[in-house]
Amino acid sequence: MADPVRLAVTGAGGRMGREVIEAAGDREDCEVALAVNRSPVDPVAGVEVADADDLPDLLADAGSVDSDPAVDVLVDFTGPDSSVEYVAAAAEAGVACVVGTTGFDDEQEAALLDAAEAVPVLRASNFSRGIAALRRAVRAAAGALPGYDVEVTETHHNGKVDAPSGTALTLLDDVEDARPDLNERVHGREGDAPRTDDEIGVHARRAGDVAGEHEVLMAGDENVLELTHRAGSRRVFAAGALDAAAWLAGRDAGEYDFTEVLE
Ligand SMILES: NC(=O)C1=CN([C@@H]2O[C@H](COP(=O)(O)OP(=O)(O)OC[C@H]3O[C@@H](n4cnc5c(N)ncnc54)[C@H](OP(=O)(O)O)[C@@H]3O)[C@@H](O)[C@H]2O)C=CC1
Ligand SMILES: O=C(O)C1=N[C@H](C(=O)O)C[C@H](O)C1
Repeated sequence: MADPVRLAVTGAGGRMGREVIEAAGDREDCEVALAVNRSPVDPVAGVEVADADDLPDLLADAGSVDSDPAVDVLVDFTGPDSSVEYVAAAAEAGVACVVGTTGFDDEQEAALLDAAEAVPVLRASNFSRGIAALRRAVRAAAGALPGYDVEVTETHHNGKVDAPSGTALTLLDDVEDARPDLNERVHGREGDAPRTDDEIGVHARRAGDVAGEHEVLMAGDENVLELTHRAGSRRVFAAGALDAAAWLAGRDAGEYDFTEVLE
């Protein structure tokens, strides 16, 4: 068995950061060498959590092969601003990055691309294998159903910040690839709002502790197709992110996609 991939987990006190640290503890192909959080938190699954402000210094030390603990891959589930900052620090230290954070604007996306010139960066709006399968199904179905109306609906827990979800945006891109005529995204409807032929409706629901649900509805005359994915818990995302980290370690600088991990 190869040595475990050594991880730096950012947002260690967040919902996903905690899940990643707990999941890593159950695996042999990776281990958490460093965990940081913006606000102070107690150890997570036995792992001490450092101040995120110290990340650049900690990575600068950890990126060196001689140092202890050394870090191979940073795993980030935080927010767009912090994610860009942390990935830049990782790029500076020569540490690969797995990024699950969503909600980036164009400038932030460009900053992540810059980092990928220095180190391998793998991003995914959703690390579940089910969503990877849903994406393939959506592209095939949208291409096979010309003229059908398409609506995308996502449901998440009441703590989610960004809307629509990163996964919904990815699914919208998939629909548009297969149906370039659907190029007008309409977010919810109110008042007099009849559909036009180029619309894709987008709906974001926030309620309770739903881990993540995505539905793509395609409707023609007397004919409706609904493709739905439901995440039962965040464990599925953590497992996918750790698969990605194990796959990414040691690769050349550049941008990578979760679908490559699954091939
Ligand atoms: N790709 C995927 O498969 C998945 C992606 N996600 C994405 O991951 C991200 C995090 O989700 P989740 O764990 O639920 O969120 P939480 O709110 O539970 O946790 C967010 C974490 O990020 C930190 N953070 C947020 N903003 C900043 C900031 N500006 N500076 C420093 N630290 C910050 C928080 O620190 P503090 O404790 O100090 O507030 C906290 O540790 C979201 O973008 C979400 O969409 C979520 C699930 C799956
Ligand atoms: O914030 C979440 O929880 C999730 N975010 C991701 C997204 O924005 O698509 C993935 C997943 O649905 C959970």
